[in-house]
Amino acid sequence: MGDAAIIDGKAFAEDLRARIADLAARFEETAGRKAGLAVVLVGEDPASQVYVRNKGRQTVACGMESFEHKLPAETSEADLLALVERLNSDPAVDGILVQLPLPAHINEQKVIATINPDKDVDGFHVVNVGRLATGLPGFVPCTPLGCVMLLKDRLGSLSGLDAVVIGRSNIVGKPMAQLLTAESCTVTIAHSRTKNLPEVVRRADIVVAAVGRPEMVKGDWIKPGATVIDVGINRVPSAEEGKSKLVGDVDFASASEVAGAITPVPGGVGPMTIAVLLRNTIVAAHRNAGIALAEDAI
Ligand SMILES: NC(=O)C1=CN([C@@H]2O[C@H](COP(=O)(O)OP(=O)(O)OC[C@H]3O[C@@H](n4cnc5c(N)ncnc54)[C@H](OP(=O)(O)O)[C@@H]3O)[C@@H](O)[C@H]2O)C=CC1
Ligand SMILES: Nc1nc(=O)c2c([nH]1)NC[C@@H]1CN(c3ccc(C(=O)N[C@@H](CCC(=O)O)C(=O)O)cc3)C=[N+]21
Repeated sequence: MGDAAIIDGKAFAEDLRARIADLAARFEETAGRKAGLAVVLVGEDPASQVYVRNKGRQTVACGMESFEHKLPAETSEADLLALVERLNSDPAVDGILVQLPLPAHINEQKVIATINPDKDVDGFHVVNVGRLATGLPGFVPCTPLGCVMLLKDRLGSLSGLDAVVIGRSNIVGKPMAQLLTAESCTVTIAHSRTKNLPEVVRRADIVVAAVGRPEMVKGDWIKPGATVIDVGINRVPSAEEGKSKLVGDVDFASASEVAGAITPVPGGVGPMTIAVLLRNTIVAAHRNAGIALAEDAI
């Protein structure tokens, strides 16, 4: 068959960015300044450098200001915390993102805890985690929010659907499960200790794979017609000598034979993550400047 609909995250993200650009232009008129996003990168990891460059470019393309801080890998924790404090009190900075993972000598939790929760556009601060868990307004992690946007666009209401989230990390799996619960799905969280994972996944109307294992989820794990969201970004050697390619956590070839709809890698969840980051930033700018923004504006 091979007839699953391909969920075009890249196109959806482009559309979202156009709406963000409108809001950003209106914000600038009202506030007399641009909305601003600060991105902090510690170290020279090439993949992280690509993401940070893409984020900066798209921030500017949406009419917002981008402040990039690239620090050497040997930067001390104290120096990084001092930079975060400086960004917290800088009125031109509405959102702060510290690219993870950080070098091993830096305590990530301590860094995240230092970010002002009202500038925490990643939604990683415990205050925002608590707000999400409690159903209060706050910042929601970009990747899971992007996944829910794609799901609602595809399925309309998610109410009553069986969802299986594979992965329980703080940045993807856990917030994903929270959001799906808030959408009234019946949610199962699977992880490395889950027994009979293929059987568990086969019950799902919605499968979200956030594992970090290339092409682990096979087509015969998927209930026919299910919607499959592949969060995985794995760089693997390609057939061409000396080259590499990106694959997801789902075996796209076999899963797209069975699923009703599926996100590709690349071009699925990844572009949504960056678009939602910009969305969170323009929301932060309005809140920080005391300018009203309708709940459903974006
Ligand atoms: N598209 C995007 O924008 C983004 C993509 N990613 C990608 O998403 C993937 C997941 O990221 P992240 O959540 O940070 O990863 P983590 O490594 O933090 O978490 C992986 C999760 O998968 C579980 N797991 C590992 N092996 C298995 C297995 N064999 N069977 C079932 N569960 C397993 C782990 O279980 P346990 O807890 O038991 O160890 C853990 O909960 C990665 O490929 C990452 O690159 C991440 C962020 C953004
Ligand atoms: N504080 C913090 N916040 C993050 O949101 C964060 C982070 N740290 N650390 C790393 C992960 C990973 N991540 C991605 C963002 C975009 C793509 C993306 O745009 N991917 C493209 C492909 C890009 C390529 O070709 O390499 C796609 O899937 O089409 C992927 C992954 C955000 N992360």
